[in-house]
Amino acid sequence: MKISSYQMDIIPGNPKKNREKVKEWVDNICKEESPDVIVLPEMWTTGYTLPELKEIADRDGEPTTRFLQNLARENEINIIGGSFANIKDDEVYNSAIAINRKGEILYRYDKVHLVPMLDEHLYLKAGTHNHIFEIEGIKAGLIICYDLRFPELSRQLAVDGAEILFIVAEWPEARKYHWKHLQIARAIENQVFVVSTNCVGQYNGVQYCGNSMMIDPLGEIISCGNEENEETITKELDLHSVPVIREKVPVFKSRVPSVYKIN
Ligand SMILES: O=C(O)CCC(=O)C(=O)O
Repeated sequence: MKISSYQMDIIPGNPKKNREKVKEWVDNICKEESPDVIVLPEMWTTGYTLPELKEIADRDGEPTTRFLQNLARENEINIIGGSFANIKDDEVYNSAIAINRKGEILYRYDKVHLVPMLDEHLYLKAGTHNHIFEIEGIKAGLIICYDLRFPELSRQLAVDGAEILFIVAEWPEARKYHWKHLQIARAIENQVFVVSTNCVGQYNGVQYCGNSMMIDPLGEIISCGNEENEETITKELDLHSVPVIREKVPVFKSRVPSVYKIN
């Protein structure tokens, strides 16, 4: 599976310009690299302009969903569409989406863990569900940024069969060490490929740290983006290695859930 990740410098508060930017990137990358899957970062239509979201967010997923569906169909490409601010029943959610080559929606997810350090709970409503989906016949999970800190969420996806974990983010420079090492931990403990897409640039005094990564199920970094600039990371992943690795070190067979007391 050839995957291209867009480590984007998001234009704050300007969904139209960001959609134009993404269209240009997708059209070019599809011509140059013909990936099977492309991945966008968290909140890529608006950036983290939390106080403005009620005015500029999508409504019931539109127009961003249709925009991504058209891009998927035109380029015959699967899209992990990052996430975008999305108003449903007058509440703003941080909504992620996955779309196949025919433009069909494979999965929708609203970020479950809101970030106290950003007062997200004042602006956003949390989602309540997360589950696996299939992309090109591969079982996958999709989480958003702060979700990475909760091993239970990724573990549940792996126990349910995920072999690849997509992480879309706007992770700050201030906690870059956590960003890199938690991803490696999630890959090793769950024996999954991790594909993450972070943004770069800064907004409102927060510097984002790039370092979008592709990591194999042994925790080896296959590819890592730079820290400051827009970049496309493209790699071919051999997903057949997952069952082989899980057979050699049979973590899932060795689990003893009856001993674990956390809910
Ligand atoms: O957990 C962190 O340190 C960063 C999380 C974050 O910025 C986010 O979820 O948007």
